[in-house]
Amino acid sequence: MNAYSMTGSTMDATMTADAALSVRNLSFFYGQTEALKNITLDFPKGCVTAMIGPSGCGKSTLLRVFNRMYDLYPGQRATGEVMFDGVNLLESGVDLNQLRARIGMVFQKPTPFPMSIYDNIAFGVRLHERLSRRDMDHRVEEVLTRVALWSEVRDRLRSPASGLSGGQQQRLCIARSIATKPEVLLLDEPTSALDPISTARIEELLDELKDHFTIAIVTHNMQQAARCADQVAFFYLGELIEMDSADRLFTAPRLKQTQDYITGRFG
Ligand SMILES: Nc1ncnc2c1ncn2[C@@H]1O[C@H](COP(=O)(O)OP(=O)(O)OP(=O)(O)O)[C@@H](O)[C@H]1O
Repeated sequence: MNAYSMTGSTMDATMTADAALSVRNLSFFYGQTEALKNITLDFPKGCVTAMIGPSGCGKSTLLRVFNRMYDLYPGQRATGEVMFDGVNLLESGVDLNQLRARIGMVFQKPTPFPMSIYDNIAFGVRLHERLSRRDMDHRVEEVLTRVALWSEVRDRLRSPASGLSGGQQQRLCIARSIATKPEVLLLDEPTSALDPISTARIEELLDELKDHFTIAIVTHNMQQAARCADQVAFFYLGELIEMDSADRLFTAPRLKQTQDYITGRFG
């Protein structure tokens, strides 16, 4: 299905057939500052791709490009191509509401809406689908079950989400993102504000979610990238330095810069 209203885009001949997102020659500018420099990489369907690199290298910027978050800020612009379902999502005709339903985002700090647990899930769904009360109840139960939160909250669905622990709030935010049935899930350091037990639960969750979604995760935690990711992209100063399977990148990186970063010699 192509849910976009689009003008004049074509499929890139070099795009990998099974890529959910295919980035070609992407550059990104905050005013005069070039935060991403000519990035080309694919995010294969059903895989977890981790973005690693020192602070300020452009990891979060890349995620923000994928759901056109930068559109809200004058002076920020992207050039190049990000192909998604046959469409360059950087083009001006893209329906941003549709795009953000199809490419969900979870932030570093849990950001539940100031409403009940139930409504945190239902809110986004109502923007895109007309569901009966019964179907909405099912959707809420389905996604809360999928993030392993249902048994903890089933008796307090009408209570404010702010009453949940940080780890529960983050699982709720993931549930909220997947409730609109996106194809791609973007996670920006989703466990950096969480304790080790909540972190482990989210990592287990990623493993289960990747059967259903394509996942792009930014993390500063090398162990997390090694544990969760199928492929890892190392960025430095806005450039994609090296990308490989998680196994190879962490055990036999090709470049010295990557080696230095993963062994903690800089960054
Ligand atoms: N709103 C902004 N205005 C101007 N420059 C910005 C803005 N946001 C980010 N930058 C710059 O863009 C570059 C990339 O930032 P980005 O946040 O993408 O890096 P990052 O790798 O995600 O860093 P971190 O790991 O610290 O979150 C940095 O040089 C940063 O200072």
